[in-house]
Parts: sequence; structure tokens; C-alpha cells
Amino acid sequence: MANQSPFLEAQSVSKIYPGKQSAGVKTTTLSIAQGKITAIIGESGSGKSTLLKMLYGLLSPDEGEVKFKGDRVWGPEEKLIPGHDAMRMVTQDTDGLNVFAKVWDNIAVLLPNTDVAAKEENTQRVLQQLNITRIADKQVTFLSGGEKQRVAIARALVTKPEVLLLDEPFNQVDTSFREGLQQDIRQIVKETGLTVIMVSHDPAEVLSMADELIVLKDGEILEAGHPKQLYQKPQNLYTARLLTGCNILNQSEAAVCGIHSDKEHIVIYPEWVRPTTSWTRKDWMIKQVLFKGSHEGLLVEKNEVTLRLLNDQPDKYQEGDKVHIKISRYLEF
Ligand SMILES: Nc1ncnc2c1ncn2[C@@H]1O[C@H](COP(=O)(O)OP(=O)(O)OP(=O)(O)O)[C@@H](O)[C@H]1O
Repeated sequence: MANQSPFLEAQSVSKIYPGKQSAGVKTTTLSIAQGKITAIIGESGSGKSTLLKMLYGLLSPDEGEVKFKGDRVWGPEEKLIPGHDAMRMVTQDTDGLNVFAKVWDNIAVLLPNTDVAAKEENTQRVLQQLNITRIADKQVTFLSGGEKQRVAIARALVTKPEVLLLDEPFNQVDTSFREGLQQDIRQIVKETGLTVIMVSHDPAEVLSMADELIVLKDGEILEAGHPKQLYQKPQNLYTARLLTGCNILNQSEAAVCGIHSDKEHIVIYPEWVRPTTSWTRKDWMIKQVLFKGSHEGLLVEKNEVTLRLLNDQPDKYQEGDKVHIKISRYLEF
């Protein structure tokens, strides 16, 4: 009979650190989908790492349980080597690498010597998956930060875990390396059915990588869903703030933009505002033009209200120009 248990779930787990009545994670229930990338986002101190550690078995919940395929995940007090055997965690810290050894040895050392052919094959496999075959014979000390991070992930994957937990692993890696690594991890998930749970501060990263987003605030899940859904229709101002560099206006500021609302906060994403060419109405002044490569960011001002907007026609506007703007959408909270 097929196993009907959810893949990985937290059932009403809470973890309050001693002396910190409001910190940690409060009674939280969640289910992680197999073969998908789930990202946990939230402001600093919202409980992301605490939740991740409880899912992995590095921390025991004060209340509730974590279950992997129906079985309770044991806490650190109950296991010789803390952490569930079917899971591996990678953080931004690559200290676990032996810098004096070659990349190959750093990875292969984790496999038993009983089956030399399997050891060789599995090491080759993760080197290829992480695109580091060409540096297999390099000593780790000579690698860049991004390469070290790839080796750390290869080490995590060589024993074929079912779940990979990533706690801000790309923080120390520069943007160009970061994007390549994100794409490779997505590809591995697609090809192998690996389940990834990641914690990240970077909105661009979670929006492009995750299949499911969980938003944490003060140790509780505020909302969850597909990145597109949460980006387009966040139920909370907090989520919009985390995912976008949005304009947040009060009622009187919104009125300057022609929006009349009885809600406290009116949110306008930069891409929902466009400068338009109107001969008669040029009521906004361009304060700043920010070159962003493929497009420009513009800061426009009217009656002491400043809005950030996107302009996909670079070089069209100069600072000091007067324009009219068109707002296609806004959110109210
Ligand atoms: N070992 C600990 N002892 C006491 N308090 C802790 C401990 N670890 C975390 N906390 C507190 O619990 C809360 C949640 O921490 P956690 O690290 O889970 O948040 P986070 O969302 O991952 O934060 P960040 O994004 O800054 O890493 C914070 O208030 C933190 O200070």
C-alpha cells in the first residue's frame, strides 16, 4: 500500500528560547512538498533558522512534533549525530571543508570504501551536477568563495539525501556566481526529485527559485503560497515589503497620486507606475535617474511625495524633467 503520510511536516511545533518569551517559533504547522523548493522568508529574528533546525532535527521543539514520512524526527538529545539521516544542511559557512585536500577528496571522503566503483561514480555525479568537474584536482584553499560553496553543496548531495536544507548559503557569493548556482540547484531538483528547503533574505532569489514560499513573522506563519501569487496579491503589507522594493504611502500621500482610499497603507510597486507623455499635464518632477542596465529606475516627486518607478525607455528622461505618471495598480492594507 502506498504511504499516505505527508512527506515532511511540522505539527504545532514551538520553540521559545530561555528568557526570550516572544522569540523563536510559536505553534506552527506546515507541510513540505516532496520534490519542490520551499523558501522560508521573514525579517531578521522571525524564526527562520529555528524552524529549519527543527525540521532537520538539530533542535527539539518545546511542543509539537516534526515528522518525516510519518516518523518522528529525533532531536539532538536522541541521536549520536544530530540531524535526520535522509537530510543534509548547508549554511554560508564553508568551514567544514578540508582546505588542504583536493575537491575530489573532500567529497569522496564521505562515501564508504567498501564499494570503490560506487564511490567513484557518485563523486563524479555530484561534481557534474554542481559543474565543478574541472576543479576536482584543485586544493580547496585555492578556490573562490563561490567554488567553495559549490563543493559544500556537492558534499551534502553525495550521499543522496532526500532533503537539502539551505540556510542562506549564497550570502557570501557574488551575484554572477549566485545566479548560476541557483539555476544548477533548480536543475538538480528537476532531474533528481530532491526536496529543497531554503532560508533566504534575497527577494530575487526566492522569487526565481522557490515553488512555495512561507512567510514568517515573529515566529508565526503569516501567509504561504506560490511566489507569483504572493508577489501579485500579498495579503499583508509585511509580505509586500519583503518581496518588493515597493512605494508605501499614507492616505494623504496617495491622494497626491489620485488614489482615494480609507486604508492605512497604499502600496504601489515601481512597475505599476509609468511616466507618460502628456502635453497638458506635467505635474511630477524627475528627481533622480538610476541606471539599472536593461531599464532605469526613476524617482519622481510631486507635493513632497516621492515615488519610485520603472522606465524601460532609457535615456528618455533627465533629472529635472517634468512628466505625468500613470498608475495601473495599487494595493491597500
Ligand atoms: N540559541 C539561541 N538562544 C537564544 N535565543 C535565540 C537562539 N537562537 C535564536 N534565538 C532568538 O530567536 C529568534 C529567532 O531566531 P532565528 O535565528 O530563528 O531567526 P531568523 O529569522 O533566522 O533570523 P536571521 O535572519 O537574523 O538569521 C531571535 O529573536 C533570536 O535572537
